[in-house]
Amino acid sequence: MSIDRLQSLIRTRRNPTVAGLDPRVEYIPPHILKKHIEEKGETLEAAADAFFEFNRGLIDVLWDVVPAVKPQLACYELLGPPGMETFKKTVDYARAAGLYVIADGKRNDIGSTAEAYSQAFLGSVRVGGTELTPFGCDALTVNAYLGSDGVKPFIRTCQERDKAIFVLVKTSNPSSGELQDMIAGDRVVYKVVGDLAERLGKDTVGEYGYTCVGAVVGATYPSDLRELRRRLDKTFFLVPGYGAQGGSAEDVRHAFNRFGHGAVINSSRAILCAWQKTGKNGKDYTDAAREAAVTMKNDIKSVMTIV
Ligand SMILES: O=c1ccn([C@@H]2O[C@H](COP(=O)(O)O)[C@@H](O)[C@H]2O)c(=O)[nH]1
Repeated sequence: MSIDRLQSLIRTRRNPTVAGLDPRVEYIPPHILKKHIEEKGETLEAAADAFFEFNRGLIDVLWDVVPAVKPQLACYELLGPPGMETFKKTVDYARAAGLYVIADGKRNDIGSTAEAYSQAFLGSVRVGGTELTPFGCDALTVNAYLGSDGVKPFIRTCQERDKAIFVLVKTSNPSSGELQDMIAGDRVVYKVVGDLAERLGKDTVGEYGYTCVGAVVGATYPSDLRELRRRLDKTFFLVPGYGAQGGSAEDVRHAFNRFGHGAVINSSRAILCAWQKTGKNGKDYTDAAREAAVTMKNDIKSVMTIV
């Protein structure tokens, strides 16, 4: 089962963290950007090639530290078709390095369109007699706001293809409470969505006790994270908001169960942009990223134990 694979990788690496691959032009070390601009001019293609070289360097130094990477689709869509080509190459390169790949796309729509999204990122499409895999990610983030008929197509693909989804439950952004903290009947909206995620996944429990329907819960709301952990014992958490958004190890400690299972903590900019703090010219970006990822691992492990 997909989440079992993620949890096993976390145990092997002794590290419950995921490195976000959210490249932006301003995060790329100058020597990499310059090289690709010289080859292809000031174009989207040059930026996309620079993104891939940047990601490849990161994956080469992170694959034995972190169990997973989380490419943020917005960063690749920003560059149009060459950006999506880089997204695909990044997914393939990371998976070939043994990493679990979570595509952060926050997709959803009415059922038939949700099915197309699930085929695109997690499944396949038949063209004539040939079954083709567009992106082949291990997991995808999903917005459940359309209700269960928009989530079920993803779950079907998860079951058929051994994949997972992470439904947005309580997001890390400052205004997440405007809608997610509203009272709906006798529950807060984010708990309604959390309960929905756990209910929709109930027939897919794996070896570690988690379903294929995970939840995104922000590190920036530690008391909500703690409550949700107690409430949703079969739901695996993807926790963004550590690092650049201010979340700390202390804030995320309650994302885990007593065995140190059940969650993976994301950090993107604090790893990708670590080189900008070394005072050097970016030629050391892989060393800086690896050091930041190891520091994060040690920080999180200082507040929990993985059995
Ligand atoms: O609630 C959410 C859901 C998703 N994200 C995404 O996670 C990373 C966080 O990046 P940092 O640089 O570590 O802040 C980014 O891709 C967000 O889109 C989130 O932050 N909060």
